[in-house]
Amino acid sequence: MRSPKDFFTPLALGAPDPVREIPLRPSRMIHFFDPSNEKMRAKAGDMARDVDVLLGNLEDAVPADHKEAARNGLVEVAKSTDFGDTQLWTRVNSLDSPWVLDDLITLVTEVGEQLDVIMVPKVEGAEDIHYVDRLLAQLEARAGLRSPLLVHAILETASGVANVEEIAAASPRMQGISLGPADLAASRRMKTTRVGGGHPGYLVRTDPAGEDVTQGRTTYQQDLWHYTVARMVDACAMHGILPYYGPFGDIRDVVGCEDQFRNAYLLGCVGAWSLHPKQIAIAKKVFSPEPSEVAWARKVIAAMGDGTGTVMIDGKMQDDATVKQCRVVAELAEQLASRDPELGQAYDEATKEAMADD
Ligand SMILES: CC(C)(COP(=O)(O)OP(=O)(O)OC[C@H]1O[C@@H](n2cnc3c(N)ncnc32)[C@H](O)[C@@H]1OP(=O)(O)O)[C@@H](O)C(=O)NCCC(=O)NCCSC(=O)C[C@](C)(O)C(=O)O
Ligand SMILES: [Mg+2]
Repeated sequence: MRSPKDFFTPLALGAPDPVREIPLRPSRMIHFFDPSNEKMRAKAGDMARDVDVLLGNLEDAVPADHKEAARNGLVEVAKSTDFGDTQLWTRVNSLDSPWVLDDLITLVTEVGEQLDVIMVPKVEGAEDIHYVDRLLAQLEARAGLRSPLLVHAILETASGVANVEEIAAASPRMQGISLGPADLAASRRMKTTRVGGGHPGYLVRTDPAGEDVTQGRTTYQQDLWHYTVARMVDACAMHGILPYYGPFGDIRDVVGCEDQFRNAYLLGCVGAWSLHPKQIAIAKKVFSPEPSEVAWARKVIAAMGDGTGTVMIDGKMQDDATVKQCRVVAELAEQLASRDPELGQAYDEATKEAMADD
């Protein structure tokens, strides 16, 4: 383990200085596309205007005989597309695959300046991040990059979940962590056969009302991912990095997707993955606070003055802790408003109305 004292020294001579804080850039949806697909490459510029993060996927879902085309396609997209303030990320192949070394060498060397974050799949523990950390520093030094690439881990092995705190703390490059429910289910030998979301068999049932245990008992479906998401959120918050839900594979079920994303939003996640254009609007809606919530948060902050003591607003007690929660919502709203002026206007109008009601 490196001493915290030299955590901010580059891991290779000539590599850029590590960041001291993870930038809080909007990333409500990480939109996946396959850069080996020519049609997808052609619409990269349009997709970039619609999303906070566009991600060129090189790993699972890209067939083995398209791996090289996907890598080269991403280089082409990165060089030829104007991304504005949309982030460009990639998901490289897993560290035990025959492709990852060329993925990293090619991408950092060819388009290191255009890339913001490298997503690393199937991370088992801090050792995987340490490996990528040093390799990136060497490649950055050789390519003469001015700012360091950030790293995002996917939580998709039982070992990764058991080690999630040390993964979050493994490098100043760590930007965030996403839930990878499909591989994680397989790794844990869960008996599901889907990508994220609930399962009708995972439920609790009310007690029997009488002798007949088969009658009159309501069941409630439970969230299979609650434990993992909550643990991931705590690990990320503890280390100043950002948690994300990950993918929801039932593209048709836009309602279930919205529910699952919202659970993650309420628990502390900042975004989710979109696998299909349909899911972009869902993530945008869910991970942007409602104008009424923003108005309420601003009202509480204004009423709380220096943030200490108590006040009553609409019959509800506000104190030092509620104002902190309101600041989380208000700060997120400011951040999103600077990227999305229409949303900013909706927040300001709702605030004006809420203040005028007093
Ligand atoms: C699901 C699929 C096959 C349905 O693709 P489709 O063509 O059958 O869908 P469609 O509804 O017919 O498509 C309508 C239009 O949308 C386009 N389209 C469709 N998708 C996209 C997209 N992503 N971005 C941009 N455009 C897209 C598509 O090309 C078409 O355009 P057109 O009308 O002009 O012909 C397709 O959406 C897709 O390939 N999505 C990405 C899948 C992917 O990246 N999977 C890997 C991430 S999840 C994962 O890895 C798990 C994890 C974390 O590792 C773990 O839990 O373990
Ligand atoms: Mg996976």
